[in-house]
Amino acid sequence: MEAIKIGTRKSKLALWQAEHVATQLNNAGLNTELVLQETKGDKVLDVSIAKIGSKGVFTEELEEQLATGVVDIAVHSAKDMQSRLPEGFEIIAFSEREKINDVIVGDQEIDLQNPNLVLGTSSTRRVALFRHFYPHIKTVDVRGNLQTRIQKMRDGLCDGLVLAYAGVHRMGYDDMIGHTLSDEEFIPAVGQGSVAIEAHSNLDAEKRAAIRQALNDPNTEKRLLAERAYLAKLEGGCSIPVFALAQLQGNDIRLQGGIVSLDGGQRLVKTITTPNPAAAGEQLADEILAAGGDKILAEIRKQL
Ligand SMILES: NCc1[nH]cc(CCC(=O)O)c1CC(=O)O
Repeated sequence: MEAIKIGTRKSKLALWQAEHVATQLNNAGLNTELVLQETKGDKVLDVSIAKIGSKGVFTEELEEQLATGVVDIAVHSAKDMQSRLPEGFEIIAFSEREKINDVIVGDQEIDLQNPNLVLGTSSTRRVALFRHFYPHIKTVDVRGNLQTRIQKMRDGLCDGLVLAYAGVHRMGYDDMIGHTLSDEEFIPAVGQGSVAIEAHSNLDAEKRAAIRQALNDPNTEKRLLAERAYLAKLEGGCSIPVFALAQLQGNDIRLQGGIVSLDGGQRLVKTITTPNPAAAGEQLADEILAAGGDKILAEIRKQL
């Protein structure tokens, strides 16, 4: 088979993920070639993602290359992918998921009870959860890649950075993890810790099957389908503070998730257990909306 052309953003994290995918394909006997592409989300660094408009800021340019056949697959952090893809696009594989937690990275150990603690994050979910659970902690907006953020922290902007363990680990900064946030309080963003492989329906069927065989982790896929079904029904992009985490229990999926208001005042969480991923996500969404999530969502859309 001819080489699989892999489309990726140019950031260090994106390149790590694309190379990780290439290695897995190579191990399965497939040849690969990386094709680097800049996206709107990479260029606009001075505006928070919530304000650029979350729809596909990191995916649009890559999707154009998929549609025109310049690349066969595009590699993304699953978390960055919209819950509903544009017509003709689909996720054909999810890589085995990493530890899902949010962590705090810094030059010293982080004590969440410290009344003067200032943490850097640009995620509305993380800000709202800190307001809810640790209202004494101040958060400041920080953007850019991990290296840039660490520099801003060292320049005095904040005492620590709140980040996904997965990204910190992939970039080799495990030594700087000063605290791991509990996944009961900080239920992660949908898809956190997994890499998604996107393709266009025009991809050759034989190639598609070989790629899926080499890359897809069926357990991760079940979990992410459940989480993404929840997100799709709430129509949240990455800028809306909803969260969900699915775990497998035998044949069942245990999906826990909810929503938090931007000021942290209200946090709703429900748990659904059922064997069907899509049903789990839809049922969770229905219950969250019925419990007052609809009002929280409407309020958030007004404020963003
Ligand atoms: N929002 C950006 C983003 N998208 C994926 C990751 C980390 C890797 C992952 O969760 O798979 C990050 C950084 C972060 O949230 O700290």
